[in-house]
Amino acid sequence: MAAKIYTNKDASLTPLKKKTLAVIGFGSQGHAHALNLKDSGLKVVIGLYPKSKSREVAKKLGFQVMDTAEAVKAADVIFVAVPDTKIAGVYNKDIAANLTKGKTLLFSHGFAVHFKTIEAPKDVNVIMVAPKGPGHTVRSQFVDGKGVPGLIAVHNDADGKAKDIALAWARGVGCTRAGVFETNFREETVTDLFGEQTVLCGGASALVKAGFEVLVEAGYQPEMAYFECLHELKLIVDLMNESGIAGMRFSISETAEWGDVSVGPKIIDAGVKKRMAKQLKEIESGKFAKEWIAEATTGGYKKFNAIRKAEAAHQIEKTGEKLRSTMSWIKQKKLKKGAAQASYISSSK
Ligand SMILES: NC(=O)C1=CN([C@@H]2O[C@H](COP(=O)(O)OP(=O)(O)OC[C@H]3O[C@@H](n4cnc5c(N)ncnc54)[C@H](OP(=O)(O)O)[C@@H]3O)[C@@H](O)[C@H]2O)C=CC1
Ligand SMILES: CC(=O)[C@](C)(O)C(=O)O
Repeated sequence: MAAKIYTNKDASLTPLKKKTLAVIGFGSQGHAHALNLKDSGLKVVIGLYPKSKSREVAKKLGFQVMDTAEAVKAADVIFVAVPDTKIAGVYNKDIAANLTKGKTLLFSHGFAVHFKTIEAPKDVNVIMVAPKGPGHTVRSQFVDGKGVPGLIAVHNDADGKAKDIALAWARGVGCTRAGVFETNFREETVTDLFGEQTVLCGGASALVKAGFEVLVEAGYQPEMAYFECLHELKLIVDLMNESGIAGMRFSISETAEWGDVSVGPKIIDAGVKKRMAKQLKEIESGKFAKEWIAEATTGGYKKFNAIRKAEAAHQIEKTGEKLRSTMSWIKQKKLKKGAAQASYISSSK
């Protein structure tokens, strides 16, 4: 049976109207939810650790900022918008002791609950509102009067109101303007990790870089390779987003369509699908989560930061930066080194 799509007509803000909503963390998702909820007329406070760079950014945007534990104490609904591998530490230090009966704990990804890095008490609601898009897009779509589609899930319904609170939050951040599906923490966690690793971020960036390298190594100009392999990918994916693969094929040339259907399956062949299925098993078994938590805790991000450094030095980045700053097509959003995530959106206004 097709899943029900919840929209604004199914979601009232009433469950949140007289509540205090704490957003712990003010990064990609945190700043977007906080600003959207505030613009929806709801009372939002921000919880951050004392030395956070985001305190000033949040204050400048009109929020009351508290230490994390104080924000949890003051709130009825607590959104844990900190990095997944840090959730357990923040929960044990600042949240658990203040998570009294009747409160609601909210996540926008199921990682910590599904892989049991935290276990919330049975007398609090545990829910998820997961926009299916990056935080900065959750904000920009909301400002444009639109919304990013999202997912809701209820892990624990202590007071019988968990789903109404989730739908109210989904409305407050704009997701029900687009549409919201109900899922569960396992399904959201596994499919989100799979998608971001093998198709979206991981798969797409590997494919783009490979195409760019093949053209540049064959002697073609890097600018040509950038236009062909990265810039135009957005335009093609936009068509798929708007009208499916068939719609994209309707719009491209016959020559491109023949290349698509006759060559594409040789590039992304059965071997790719086999490796995707293997990765899905590693996510489901918890192997990926275990390795990622180790890298982010005992590993001290050493391997991760070395890869980040090499990736930032890739020729495609310099080529792209140059083209984006000269082309009027893509609004150049400067990523300020070391700035808080949320300042990225405020600086790009
Ligand atoms: N990025 C995205 O678009 C998406 C993220 N999610 C989920 O949203 C959640 C948050 O991720 P994301 O927004 O990317 O995170 P970011 O890394 O963008 O931001 C993390 C925020 O948490 C703050 N923080 C770190 N430690 C603490 C602490 N001890 N107490 C309070 N705040 C702290 C950081 O502070 P500081 O600013 O000082 O660094 C920062 O503001 C995760 O569960 C993620 O999986 C879900 C969907 C999409
Ligand atoms: C934007 C999103 O939902 C991702 C890619 O899964 C994430 O940033 O975690």
